[in-house]
Amino acid sequence: MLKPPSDMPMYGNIEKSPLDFSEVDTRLPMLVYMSREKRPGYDHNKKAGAMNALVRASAIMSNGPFILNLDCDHYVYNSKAFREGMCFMMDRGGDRLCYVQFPQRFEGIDPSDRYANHNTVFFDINMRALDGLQGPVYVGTGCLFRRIALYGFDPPRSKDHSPGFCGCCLPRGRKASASNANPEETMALRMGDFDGDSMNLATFPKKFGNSSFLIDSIPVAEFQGRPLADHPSVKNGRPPGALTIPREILDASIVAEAISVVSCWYEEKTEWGTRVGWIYGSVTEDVVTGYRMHNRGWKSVYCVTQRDAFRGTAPINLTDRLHQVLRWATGSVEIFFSRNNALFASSKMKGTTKDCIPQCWHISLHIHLPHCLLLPSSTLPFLRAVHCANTQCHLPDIPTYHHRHALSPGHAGDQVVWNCTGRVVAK
Ligand SMILES: O=c1ccn([C@@H]2O[C@H](COP(=O)(O)OP(=O)(O)O[C@H]3O[C@H](CO)[C@@H](O)[C@H](O)[C@H]3O)[C@@H](O)[C@H]2O)c(=O)[nH]1
Ligand SMILES: [Mn+2]
Repeated sequence: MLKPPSDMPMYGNIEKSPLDFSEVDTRLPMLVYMSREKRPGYDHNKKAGAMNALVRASAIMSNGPFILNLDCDHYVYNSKAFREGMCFMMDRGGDRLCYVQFPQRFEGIDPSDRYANHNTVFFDINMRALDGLQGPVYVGTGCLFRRIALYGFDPPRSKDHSPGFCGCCLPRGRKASASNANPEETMALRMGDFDGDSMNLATFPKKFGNSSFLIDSIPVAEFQGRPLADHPSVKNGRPPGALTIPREILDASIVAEAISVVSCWYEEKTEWGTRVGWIYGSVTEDVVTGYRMHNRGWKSVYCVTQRDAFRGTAPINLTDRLHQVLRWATGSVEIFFSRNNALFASSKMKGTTKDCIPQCWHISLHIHLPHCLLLPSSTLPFLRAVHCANTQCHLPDIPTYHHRHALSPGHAGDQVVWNCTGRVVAK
């Protein structure tokens, strides 16, 4: 852990540097490298488990109301993209946004994109279309989250917002049963509504675990993530100047608490991975995690910046690419046959989204299944042609194009989380 910066600005010293930094605040953001505890007998839940440990540790150490999630094989290509994402979050009504998803863009792919690594149909058609409905799906990286949405709360004013479909299209009985279908699931913690009885703090240790630091940080993150109350139309706003109060400096007891929330037993008998944080048990945990938020009524935004916000690497040899798409196709099938199928969505999910998400899965299966069929027979030229036709890429003129083995499936690596308050937490 780098030494945490003080709250006061620290201006550069002219004598020590040839450049004049006398009016520049030279503090570095706090950087923490975190490695969660893993033990035999405790499922670490792969990426979803890593993300949940990061969310808890960062709640204790900096509690940024917004969190940027980047995979280890991606990097920031446009620092101004953060501001664009935050504009959506801070806009009027932005407090009902759970995340801002940026497109995934890749480097090092051959010009003909023979393995369809750019996923053009998905990132430039499907995701843009979903943006016009309830918002894009979460695709695992390049995503700016509202911390409170990750905690499984309903969006603010959820009672004021009626479902997106016309009530008369549903038989009365069905509508009533949709909203009461699973009281445990739909009766989320209505932090933003502040209607007193719905925020039952007594249930928090069962949901979030026994860390009182963590539980106390939850209302703070909710408050700090609200839009500025600078206009009468801003409901539930944060008064100007509310964020300028000095922060507590990290001491040994806070660091000890952060270590305890990343221990392998912390999640036992809590709702981490089931209703709180990244959801466990799916090979495409990202899609399920985003879907659960949409199902509570949160909206998301697709933010396509002129200069790519982030860039990453993709598997550029056929075997690795096939393993990747096999995983995605497995995830799609798995979701289809689970309670996370949008056909069973709650009444808070927009009707049009309910209709479209299964369509997207259909498209995804259409694209990915041919890849999967190819897996055992990737050398057959005929199947390769089918594969390329399905993924809309050109067949290369020279089949022996040199493949670089940049990545292998499930390559080791870590998640990086930026807590968007100037402090950085990483694993
Ligand atoms: O046991 C694991 C496996 C993976 N990861 C992380 O997961 C991320 C994605 O893994 P990668 O091997 O790069 O998979 P991709 O197929 O490239 O990932 C895409 O698909 C995944 C869902 O299948 C999403 O989670 C990713 O964000 C998305 O970029 C990486 O940053 C890894 O650090 C872990 O932390 N632990
Ligand atoms: Mn990757």
